[in-house]
Amino acid sequence: MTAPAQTSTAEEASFFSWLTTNGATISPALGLSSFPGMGRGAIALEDIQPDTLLFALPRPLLLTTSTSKLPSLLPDGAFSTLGGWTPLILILMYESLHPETSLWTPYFSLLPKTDSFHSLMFWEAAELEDLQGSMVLGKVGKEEAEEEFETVLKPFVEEHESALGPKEGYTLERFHWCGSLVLSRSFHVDAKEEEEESDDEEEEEEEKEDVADVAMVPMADLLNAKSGADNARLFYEPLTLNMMSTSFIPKGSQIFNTYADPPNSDLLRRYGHVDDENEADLVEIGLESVVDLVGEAQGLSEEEREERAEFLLECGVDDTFSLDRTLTLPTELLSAIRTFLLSKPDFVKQVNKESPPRGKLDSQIAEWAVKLIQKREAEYLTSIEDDLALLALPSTDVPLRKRMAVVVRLGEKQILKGTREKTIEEVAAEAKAEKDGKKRTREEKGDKGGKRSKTGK
Ligand SMILES: C[S@@+](CC[C@H](N)C(=O)[O-])C[C@H]1O[C@@H](n2cnc3c(N)ncnc32)[C@H](O)[C@@H]1O
Repeated sequence: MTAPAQTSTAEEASFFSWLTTNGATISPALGLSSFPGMGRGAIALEDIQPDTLLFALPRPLLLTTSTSKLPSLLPDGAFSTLGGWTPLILILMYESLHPETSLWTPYFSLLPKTDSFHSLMFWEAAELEDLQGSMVLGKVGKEEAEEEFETVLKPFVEEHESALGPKEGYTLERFHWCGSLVLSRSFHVDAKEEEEESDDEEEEEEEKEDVADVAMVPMADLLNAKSGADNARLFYEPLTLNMMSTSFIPKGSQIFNTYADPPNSDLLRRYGHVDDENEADLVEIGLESVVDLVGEAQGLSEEEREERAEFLLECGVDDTFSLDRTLTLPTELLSAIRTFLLSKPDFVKQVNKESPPRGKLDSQIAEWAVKLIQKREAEYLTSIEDDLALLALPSTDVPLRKRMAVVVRLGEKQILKGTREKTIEEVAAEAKAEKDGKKRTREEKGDKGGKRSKTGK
């Protein structure tokens, strides 16, 4: 491979030259380009066959808590007192504040600035109101991030100013910028694994993830993502990370690395964009809603409701249930509803079995599921029709963030409505089948029931 000439700006050219000087190889068939509404991305300059190496990055080019020299500049043990994502965020803050000495300066020069982020962390309260009803509003984490900044990062920087440089540079704005870069561009790079686990990890994995395994991967994080359009994938080799094409990519097409398929609410929260057609879309119902609606209607005291919810959580049931585009009620939700319908003695029996009741749909459970869905639907401020009308307007008439919020809440409401209607249909069909079955059984037995006895024939 030769040094490519497929860059269009001076910064991109110096970034590519930095990569190759540091041992990376880049296919001449790959270029960078600007894509409307997506920022920068990678483009095929020639037809690319499947299984082609697009670029290979030596591991020392990755920016991680072990490749940055910052931990070694701090007193022994100091860096390891930091927890969660903060160590990597601090590394990014430090490296970006030391452009003269940082190895990654050409990388930082290509990263988007705060004003181009649309992830939920950067939305104003009035903009967030457009997402009313979506449970994503409880996951933005802005207050927690700001508390971490005030109570952990600021004192740490003050204590170690001699190693970190002037504390004035470590602003809340830079903290949010670096935190959002990690959220939207980092990769899970576990040296022990061959397979890619990427920045689109499930929320719960995100919480559990060891920050030592998280890396900023220059070049790989320039690829955009699109549901259903994946044509490249990152492979982990002992010495390099290799981006390979996974299908034929015609000249002029964008190269996408779609790591997993988050629902639109999570795409918006982490990456600041949505997919108009997202097969992985979903809507959540919290266990809290089951507790409040079913528990209360069953006349359970607050302690009893708490006890049943605790029991479910201890059995490994999640505190939220996801409804997806299959429009099928999750069995865990059915099981949770049943738990709150159990009589007190039956609940005790269930506790002794140490497992929740079976999540089987019957007419009683369905009735409660429909009520729960209706309760969730009522939490949105607009109707499906309102949202469809907004999306039908020319895109110039609706601000981008509002439009994305509408796509999120519309997708969620459509799943709720579809699941509600499908549940009602299924239960009606089952009741009819049961009735017909009984009728057939009676007919098979030669019993024509009341009618015959009525006519006396
Ligand atoms: C891994 S980076 C990709 C490179 C990025 N476009 C850039 O200019 O540096 C992920 C970010 O790219 C943008 N992006 C990726 N895929 C997109 C899409 N399908 N639609 C809109 N924006 C997208 C979002 O801003 C997202 O946070």
